Amino acid sequence: SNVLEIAQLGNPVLRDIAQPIYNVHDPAVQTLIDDLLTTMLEGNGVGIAAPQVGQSRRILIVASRPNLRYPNAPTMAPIVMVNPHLLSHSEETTTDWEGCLSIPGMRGKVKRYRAIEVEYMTRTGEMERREFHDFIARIFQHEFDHLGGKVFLDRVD
Ligand SMILES: O=C(O)C[C@@H](Cc1ccccc1)[C@H](O)SCc1ccccc1
Ligand SMILES: [Zn+2]
Repeated sequence: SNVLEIAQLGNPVLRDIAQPIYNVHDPAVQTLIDDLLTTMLEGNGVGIAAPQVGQSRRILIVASRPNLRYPNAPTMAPIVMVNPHLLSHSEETTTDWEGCLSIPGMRGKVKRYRAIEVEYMTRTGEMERREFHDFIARIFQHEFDHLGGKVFLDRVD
């Protein structure tokens, strides 16, 4: 799989509403998922969304691991989410720093829901419904924003 070029802020693709995937088994979709994983890992990200590689489609990856800013972050196997939905969220929010592969060199404090419930299709076509909290919930909300043409700077107070 390939390391793809990451669209930088100013690229209109980052402002589009991403389109749903209608056939997750399409070889082009499977290749895109492999390339997203490779590109995220090469960029030392904890997540990535398809619009960031110029593909305005509803695919995101969440891949928390401990890092300088979040030393207590859980280490998890990357979760590939196709056509994700946010089903519910806590009232409670937390505010913390975020960065973005599309906005290198910038960090900002963003308020996110503390806990969320999401539903998505896996890369093998099964539907999953899961709850996340804290840093993993933050990463999902950051990536889910990318599918709606938003970046974290839009949410810095
Ligand atoms: O650009 C992206 O979408 C990936 C971001 C994801 C992120 C979400 C929430 C909070 C921080 C980052 C990249 O991982 S930016 C690189 C990074 C990695 C760990 C912590 C902070 C920034
Ligand atoms: Zn981002």
